[in-house]
Amino acid sequence: MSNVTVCVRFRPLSLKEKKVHGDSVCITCLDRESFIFKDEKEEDLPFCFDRVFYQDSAQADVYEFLALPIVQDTVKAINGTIITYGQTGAGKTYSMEGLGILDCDENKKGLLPRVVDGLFQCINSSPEDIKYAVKLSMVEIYMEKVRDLFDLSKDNVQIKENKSQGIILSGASEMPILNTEEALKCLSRGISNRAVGETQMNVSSSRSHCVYVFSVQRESAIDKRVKTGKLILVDLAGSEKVEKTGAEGKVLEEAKNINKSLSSLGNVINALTNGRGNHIPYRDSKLTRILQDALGGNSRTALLCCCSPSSSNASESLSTLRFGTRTKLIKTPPRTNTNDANDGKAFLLQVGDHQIENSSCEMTSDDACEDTQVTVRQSLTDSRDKILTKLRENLKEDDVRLLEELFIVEGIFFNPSNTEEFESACDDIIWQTVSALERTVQELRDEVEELNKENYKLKSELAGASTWSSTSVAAEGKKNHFTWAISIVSLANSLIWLFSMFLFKP
Ligand SMILES: Nc1ncnc2c1ncn2[C@@H]1O[C@H](COP(=O)(O)OP(=O)(O)OP(=O)(O)O)[C@@H](O)[C@H]1O
Repeated sequence: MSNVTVCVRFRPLSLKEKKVHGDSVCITCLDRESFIFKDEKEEDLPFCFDRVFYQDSAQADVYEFLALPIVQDTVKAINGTIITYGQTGAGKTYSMEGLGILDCDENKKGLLPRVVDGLFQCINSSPEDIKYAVKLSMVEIYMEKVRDLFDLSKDNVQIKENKSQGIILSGASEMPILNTEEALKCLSRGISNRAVGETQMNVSSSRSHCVYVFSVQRESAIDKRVKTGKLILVDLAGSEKVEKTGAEGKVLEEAKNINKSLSSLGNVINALTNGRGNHIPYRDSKLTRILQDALGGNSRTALLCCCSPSSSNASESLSTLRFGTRTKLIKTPPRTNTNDANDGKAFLLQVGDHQIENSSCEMTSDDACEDTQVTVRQSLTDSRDKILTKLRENLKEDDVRLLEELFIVEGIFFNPSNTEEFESACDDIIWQTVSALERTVQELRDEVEELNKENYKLKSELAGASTWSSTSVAAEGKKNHFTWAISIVSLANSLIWLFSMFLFKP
């Protein structure tokens, strides 16, 4: 099953569409998941998604189906991402913001104010021994630069990767928010700053991608464990074709930039779904880098493909629907985040447990990363050389060279002269491996925790039991299960330690 929920929303026909093309629409509804789309050549194409919201759909329905489950998970420290995609004027901002953030008619409220409400409702209904802290960041990606919408002087925010938190907007303002009202005021401020920036730069909002990041930190009063769930909402720039808009000069440059980042998004989705397990080009654009966690795992993601129902926009709508269909094929399970406070080095040490400290490993995390990159680079080069040698036995040198170029284009080989690409590939491999190991350990830890609780319960039952002998047989069984699980965790920790020693040996 895909971990990306893909929905389509058709807005009502606009006055302009009605005036020029009458009531002609390109969709025939079949049910709430499927419809027939008539393309420009009048061909009927069937489409099926997780949910289709037709012209008369309510904002509340979109929120409840698409966003609410993600909001509930964010509070449990599972990352979530909600993206609106579509051509300019297709209804992305209407779906995301509604008709305004403050003082909006209840029925017209978009995803953002509902998400804020949902977050605080979940938090307020959580057990009292869990304390929460919510923060909000807002940035805009315009012409491959990330601008802080709470501090316009920060106009080139860097995107970094932290081993425990994943992708982060380094140095971007984080506004602490205590309740729904504060959150809405902050959102409204960020949105009006977007307008100020637009006037300063003579830009229209549909030319930039807007990213909202809610970070929800929860701390248990019992075991003091801290977990953080990150909820990212992205209102993408319009995806229309450059030729159709007749853009020139600066507008053309902007359109090319938008197309570049949206096509990078398409490339990432293609790489994730082509089943070859090759290098995923997250670093090709700021947008794909920010969405790396959302698309490559560690997030529950929902995509809302916004379309015009008008036959006059059939070509743009079809390309939006195809994008949605492709995205549906992504399969990467999300996971719960833990030990938020650890930085990269702490994480590496923790993976290997105390054994790494005992082995007097004094590398900094940067040294470790560099060493790991060298090891991975060497192993990639070795396999590449082996394949090329094998090909040379049977083919002419020219054919081998052509194949090598093809392999580089297809992402099967990495171009050794392109250091950035090579390093990015190494980073991806390391990150994926470490994430997989971390996931396994976490699952085992959870299992041990469960068994611990059961064991404790059984012990109490035993203490109070009058028929001691029959209960003790059951308890003995559980105890064996518990001991067995502890052994597996130790084994997994040892394997991770061995793996770390292999990768990070000085
Ligand atoms: N589901 C809907 N119901 C009623 N009106 C809608 C709906 N969707 C969009 N609209 C209206 O259509 C117009 C265009 O919508 P919107 O601004 O959301 O498009 P957009 O995709 O965000 O465009 P851009 O890429 O330029 O930001 C707006 O006037 C909006 O109010």
